[in-house]
Amino acid sequence: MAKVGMYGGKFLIIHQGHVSTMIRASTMVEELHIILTHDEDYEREFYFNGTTMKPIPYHQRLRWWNELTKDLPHVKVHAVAEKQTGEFYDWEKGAVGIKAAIGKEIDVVFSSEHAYGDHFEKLYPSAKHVVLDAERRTYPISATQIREEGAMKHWAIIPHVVQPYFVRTVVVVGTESAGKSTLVKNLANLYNTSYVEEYGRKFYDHIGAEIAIESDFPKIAFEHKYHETEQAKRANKLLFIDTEANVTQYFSWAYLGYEQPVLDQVAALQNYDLWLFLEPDVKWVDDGTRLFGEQTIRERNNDYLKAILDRQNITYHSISGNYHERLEQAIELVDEILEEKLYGETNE
Ligand SMILES: NC(=O)c1ccc[n+]([C@@H]2O[C@H](COP(=O)([O-])OP(=O)(O)OC[C@H]3O[C@@H](n4cnc5c(N)ncnc54)[C@H](O)[C@@H]3O)[C@@H](O)[C@H]2O)c1
Repeated sequence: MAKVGMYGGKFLIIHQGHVSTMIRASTMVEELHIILTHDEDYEREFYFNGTTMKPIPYHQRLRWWNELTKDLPHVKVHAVAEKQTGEFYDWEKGAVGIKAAIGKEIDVVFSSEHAYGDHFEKLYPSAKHVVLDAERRTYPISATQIREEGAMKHWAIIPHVVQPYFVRTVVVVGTESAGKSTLVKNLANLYNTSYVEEYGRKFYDHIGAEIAIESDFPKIAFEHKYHETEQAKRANKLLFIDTEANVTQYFSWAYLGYEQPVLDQVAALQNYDLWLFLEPDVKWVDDGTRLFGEQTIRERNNDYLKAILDRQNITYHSISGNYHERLEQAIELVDEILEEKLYGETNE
């Protein structure tokens, strides 16, 4: 078996074609070095310009390769900076950094392009060029196509560790008994994906307490974030989320009579793709835990929550009417997100 193999690329974005080549190559050498070459200015101009996708930082790509190879200890991942000066890639310059990163003789260079043979013969004269799946039979896709057409259209060939980065998040907010949890579950089932329940409710059910104390609210906000991360891993393009840190802030005010700066700090880290604000114009349902059933109080609370969102410069879509009308309004907005019309592809 050959000793040292190299498999290089920009991996903008990593797709299953790259993963299958990496796995095949990893069975053919004693150690495989994945080289991620990067020049973010060049990539912005020549790879992302004119696409709906935002540039992907190289440390994010490196992290994906780390996750994808975590059970393959003989596969090493390196990032190699390659400052480009013109439109065309300088192979010679690139090879200097690659050889330095690997630090030993390279026996095999893997790619899926016969066309790279001439470069590799010149730059790595003692190495063999092994071309894997040149016809791209396993995954007939290119990263260029994904950048141009968007990740949503090619979801099935986006590796599972990469998918959460592209998941579109839809958060549903509102005061008590505005229909949040029903809408969130309906939307998740309708779009065949995962959702995050309001954690505050579970928190109080779990401890069996009715009295709220100050420290409950940061705990609720933190735990809610954990569930968002976990459910994003299971999401099919979309993740529906019931409440977030501003609603927790509102509940702190409603139950304790004051807000907590830590909840604003959590809220400042949030970056949802779509905010649906449910107006309190459906019947108030007393589920045994709710306190604010009188309509004037519901409206006062509603104004307070909106003021919190305005203060945070959040653009939300107001959803009102009966349950059918609410669902249809939500679907229309979610479809725009899926079609990447509303905000385009936005990432962290
Ligand atoms: N200078 C060097 O010596 C050297 C050597 C190797 C790689 N590189 C870097 O890699 C780049 C060349 O690779 P690229 O631009 O094609 O990178 P890329 O990130 O688009 O692709 C990386 C590799 O995956 C293969 N691939 C793409 N789609 C595939 C699919 N559907 N199925 C199977 N395999 C697939 C590509 O052919 C390539 O071999 C260079 O621009 C450079 O950044 C440099």
